[in-house]
This record gives sequence, structure tokens and C-alpha cells, in this order.
Amino acid sequence: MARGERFGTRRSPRRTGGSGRRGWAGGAPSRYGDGLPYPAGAYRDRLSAGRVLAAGVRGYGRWVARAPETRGLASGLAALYPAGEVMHALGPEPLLVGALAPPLALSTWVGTYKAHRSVKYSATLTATVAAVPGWLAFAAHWGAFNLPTLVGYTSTAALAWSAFTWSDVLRERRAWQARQLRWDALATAVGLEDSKLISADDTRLGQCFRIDIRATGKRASQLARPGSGLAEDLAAHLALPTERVRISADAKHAGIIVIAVQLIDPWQGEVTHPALSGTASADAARRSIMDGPLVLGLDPDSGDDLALSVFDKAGGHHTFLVAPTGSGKTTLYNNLIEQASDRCDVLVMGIDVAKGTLGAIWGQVLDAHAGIGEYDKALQILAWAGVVITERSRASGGRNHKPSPSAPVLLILIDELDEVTGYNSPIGTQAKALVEKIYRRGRSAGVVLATASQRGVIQYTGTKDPHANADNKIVLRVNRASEMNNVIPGWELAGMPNMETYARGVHGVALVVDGNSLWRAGRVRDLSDLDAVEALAGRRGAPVACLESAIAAMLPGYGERHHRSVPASAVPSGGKGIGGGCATRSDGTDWGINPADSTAIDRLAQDMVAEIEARLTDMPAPPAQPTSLNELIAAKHAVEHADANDPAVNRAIPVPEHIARPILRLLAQRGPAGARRDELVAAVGRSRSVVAGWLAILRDHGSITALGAGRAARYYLREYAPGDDASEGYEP
Ligand SMILES: Nc1ncnc2c1ncn2[C@@H]1O[C@H](COP(=O)(O)OP(=O)(O)OP(=O)(O)O)[C@@H](O)[C@H]1O
Repeated sequence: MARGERFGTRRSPRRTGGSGRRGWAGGAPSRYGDGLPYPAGAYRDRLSAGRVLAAGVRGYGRWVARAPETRGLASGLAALYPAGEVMHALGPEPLLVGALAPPLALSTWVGTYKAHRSVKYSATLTATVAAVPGWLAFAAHWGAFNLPTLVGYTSTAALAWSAFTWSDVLRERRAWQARQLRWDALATAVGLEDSKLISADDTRLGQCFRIDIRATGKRASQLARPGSGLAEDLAAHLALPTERVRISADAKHAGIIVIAVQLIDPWQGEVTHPALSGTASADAARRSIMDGPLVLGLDPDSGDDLALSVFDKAGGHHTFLVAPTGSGKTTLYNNLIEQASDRCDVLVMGIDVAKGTLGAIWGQVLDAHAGIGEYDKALQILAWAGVVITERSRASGGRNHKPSPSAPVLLILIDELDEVTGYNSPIGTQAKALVEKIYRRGRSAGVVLATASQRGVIQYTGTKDPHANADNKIVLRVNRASEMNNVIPGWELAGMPNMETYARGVHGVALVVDGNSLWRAGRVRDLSDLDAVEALAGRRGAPVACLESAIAAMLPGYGERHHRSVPASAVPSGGKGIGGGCATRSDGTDWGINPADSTAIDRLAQDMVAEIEARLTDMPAPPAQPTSLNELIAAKHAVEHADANDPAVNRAIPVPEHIARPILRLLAQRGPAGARRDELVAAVGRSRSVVAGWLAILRDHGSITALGAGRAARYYLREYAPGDDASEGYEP
């Protein structure tokens, strides 16, 4: 090897008259620009000691630049040793030199703690910086070049260097650099050179990366487009199926893409229904429809509910469901009825003239239903709905209906809509007019439709109203992607999944789109076991809500419908509960139920017991010993100042179950990945400052540990706290 080459010196192309290309292989072939090549191994310049030294210094500089903090500190500490001897030779007043230590220490602590909020890191740096004048003062007096001082100095320097190198801040930084390097390698492989990793967060099923793509010359929309191939390339490099890598444009920054990688198969578990799996919440009290949307299933990506709002502050929202045979329509309707019938101010009616499943399974839960071939009944239900709309609109002047148990939202489910309004339906013409009325006028009157058909074309719906007036669109597994256009035009551009190919082989998938075109895809809760569902319906019993008595009285045949029929003689004196509506008191106000309807009363009584129990579950038992006001104030003060407390004080503070449980549960789920403070704040559902205080107390209890500070801080269960190498990251 040539000498110049060995020492890393490089000939200047300018001086050699070369081509100007950098690097060894493409070096200048000619001497003095005369076109004659150098003989192998011959150089024009002689190698001097100065050049070797300069090359050495440059090489060392480059070496330090690769890890400036650790190598820079090591170099500084090494240089300080002889500097001590120089001080000794110069002979300044040691006390004066040492006096620099306190101000230096103070400014270092303030600067580093403000930046990183890490006590360990700041303390190490402060001690190291303060030790410099201390060392120089010591050396000025005693000299540096003697054996005991050498041993003392090297061991102290090694200690300071190690503490700094393994501080939480540097470990976080190293882990981040490692992630960045891994991303760089992946980015190069998929043609995204010059992109930059901005953040990497753990998700329920994997990780989510935000990538700055401004330097790549590509647009976020271009990369996020389904046909861009980026997701497929990334999936190939990560050895995952393509659908487990999702690319989207950042909603707030056009130069950033978001890459969600699912390392865990989202479909590996069943989506069981809490009412069947025994995991239903202890809060058994029936809620109002205004308390939140109905829950149909789970979005496996985010773990969020697959929700459907049928009524909220904006009034009713009709639902248009397209579901080919075998796609899970019955299961979805089971979920819809289960959820709606659990609200105290919703009445559900079902029309299923083709298969009769709704009435056969949920008969006693439904306020009325039409089964196989019961076309007259179907028309009657639709006509009742029309009267309810007219009467409520008359009473309210078109204002949005306010649901209550005695004036409930009326939710009418129609399965196989083509059997009712389709071209071949025996009641098509009459039913079409009634269905159109509900679709067009039912929103503000609290009369809501959920219709299902196998296809989204007019031959099946009989009318364009489901397309035009249903806010909610639901598409289950379809046989052809083009079928989705009949329901949700522009679904592809909006980034919605193709329900022909979405989660192949998985039953019960659904895409739910609301009136604002916000969508969520996932899996419907498994209520496909009809025997279990029938038993559930039996437990649920008759609805508590009942129509306004005045309106019920106007509905022909309403009082004679199955279990809700109430003989007029059974209505209490003074009451006007006619035809199965809510009875009214003599002053004209509603009782809320029909007092003659024994099932409703039984149900109400059960609900009341359940509600009382649910409300009492969180009540603390009265303490055996009384607590003085002073003790309470002192305890409040201690909790509020947990951050500043002595650890012994924090250890004496018991952490309440409702605080400790969500924190420890989340950290246990996360394992070695830990969790950020804002995630824990969200899990506990209290303010940031309150949770920060409890985290400090849990730390002093020894239940959890924290690494890093500020936004970089991560919390772990003690057994999962990372050891020396916290750099777990992007492990495909
Ligand atoms: N959410 C789900 N979870 C698990 N399995 C499901 C789910 N939904 C549907 N299935 C499976 O798919 C089968 C068909 O479902 P379902 O009976 O609900 O479909 P359908 O659309 O009503 O069919 P059809 O139109 O023929 O009556 C069920 O027996 C069940 O095995």
C-alpha cells in the first residue's frame, strides 16, 4: 500500500490537474495535466511529518465528530491531565482557580436540567464541569505528574465518563440514532433516500413512523396513493403482508407521511361480544341514546370501537347497509338491536319479510316486527312511523326531537329492502312512499331507518333515498370492488379500504362511513351464534320505553301488537294509556311507561336495582377511624407536591386503585416498550399535573421507573426497565 494511502492523505485534484472527481478509484490519471499517467506508487509530493500530523489530526477530528459527546468528553478529560501540570508550572493561586467551580456548576445545572429535565444527566455534567476548576486548582498546588495523582485522576475521569455515557439522555439519543440509521437503510432500499425519520411511536399492533419526505422530491399524496408501491416495498423488506403496512399523508403537514406498520396480526383474535363473553361492564344501567354512539365492533388497527351514531344532537341518522348474502348482515343487525335496545329511550321495530330472523330471535325485545310474508304488518309499521313523524313535527314545529323513555327514538330495521320497496315487492309502491317519507322527514322527528340490501343499486333499494338521505353507509364484504361505488362513490380517493380484499378470510368485516365521510373499518362483534343471541334477547326482555300515549292512540292496530298489547281495563284510573303507549297522569304528563304493562315494570325494576348497584360500586367503605381536617389538608398538600417530596414521604402515601390500576395495566401491556406520560395521563383520565404527581409517588413506591425527562421520558414497570441498552426500536 502506498504511504499516502496508508495514512489517509488524499491528493488534491486541483494540484494534480486531475479530473476533479473525488475518491480513490476515479482519481486523476495524469501528471501536471499533461495526460501522462503517474507510474504506479509514485507521488509528486514527498510525505512530510507535518502532513502526517495534519492527517492524524483530521482523522481524529472525524473520529470525535462521529460521537461528539462521548469521544469529545474523553478527549477533554485526557487533555485536562497535562493541563494540570501546565497550571502547576504557571503557579496561579489555587483558591482563585477553584473559585470558578460554583458559578460553572450552577450555570451547567440550570442549562442542562432546563433542556433535558434529567437529574442524573444534569448532575453528572454539573459534577464534571465543576470538577475542572477543582482539578486545575489541585494540580496548580500539588502538580499532576506523580503516580497517586495519575491513578486518582484516571479513575475519577473514567467514572465521570461512564456516568455521562450511560445517562438516560444519552441512551435515549443513541436509541434514536440507531432508529434513524435503521430507517435510513430501509429508506434507501425503498427509494426514499434523503427522507428523515421524525418520530416513531408504539401502537397497539406495531409502530407508527412519521417521515419527512420534503428532500425526496416526492409528494405525500403520491406516496400514500394505493398504487404507489411504497407499502408493498416496505412490507417486502419487513417480511410482512402488504396490508400490514399503511401509508397516509399527514393531516397537518404536506411534507410528511405516516407509516403504520402492524407487526402483530390484527385479525388473530376473535372480536367477542361482551354480553356473551361475560365481560360486559358492571355499569348495567341503561343509558340514553344521547350518551354516545352504538358500538358494533372493533377497529383492530387502533383498538377503537366501530361506532354508529343513529341519533345525536343533530337529530337522527339513517343507515344504508349493503351486504351480499353470507357477509354477516344478520350478525351486524344482532349487534344493532342489542345496542339500541340497551338504551332507555329507543324503541326498535323490525321488518324482515324474507327470512323473519329479526322477529324470531329478537321478538320480545322489538316493539313490533313483521316476519316472513307479513307484508301488511310491514306496511303498518311504516305507516305508524309516518304518523309519529307527522305528530312529532306538529308538536315541535320541526325542532329536533328530544328523546326520553316516554318519547323514544324509533329505530326501524328493514332487512332485504328489495322485498319491501324493490321492483318485485308486492307492496313496492305503497312501501316506497312510506320509506321515502321516513328517509326525508324522520331525522328531526326521531324516526330512524336502518335498511339492508344485497346490492346498492336502485333495483334493490327501489328508491334513491338511501343513497341521498342515509348519513351512515355500511359496507360488509362485497364480491366486487365496483359494488362499493354504488354506495360510497369516491371511496378509493378517500383512502377507504376495498371491502372485496380487506382482511381476506376474515368473517364479519365492515366499513362504516358517517355523514361527514369519516370512516372506520374493522370487525363486527361476533353475535353469529343465534341460540346464544336468542338467550341474550330473553334476558334483555321487553323495551322500557314507550311511545307518547297520544301518538300511540292514533296508530291503528298498535295496541294489538304482540306482547305490548294492553287491555284498556288494565289502565289505571286517571291514566290514559291507550294502545300500548305511555300512560299519562291526570295532569297530562307522562308516567314514562305504561303502568299496566307488567313486563315493562319488571324490566324497569330490574334496571333500577342494576343502576343503584352500578352507582354504588365505586363508593368507598366508611373508614374505621375518623380523620381530622388538618390531616386531610396535610395529605392533600403531600399529594399535590409529590414531585418535590422526600421519597420517604411519597412512600407513605397510598396510591388509590383507580389511579394505580390504569397506569400499571398500561405499563404491563407495553412491557419493555414502556409508555409516555401523555399516554398514562390519557389512561387515567385526570389532569396532567395530577397524574405527574401520582407517577412520582409510584416511582418512590418502587412500582415503576422512569427513563429520560420531559417529552422524552418513558415509564416502565420495574421488571421491564431497560438495562444498559435501552435501544429497542424498529425490529422487523
Ligand atoms: N362478526 C363476526 N364474527 C365472526 N364470524 C362471523 C361474523 N359475522 C359473520 N360471521 C360468520 O359468517 C356467517 C354468516 O353470517 P350471517 O348469518 O350474519 O350472514 P348473512 O349476511 O346474514 O347471511 P345470509 O344473507 O345468508 O343470511 C356466520 O355464521 C358466522 O360464521
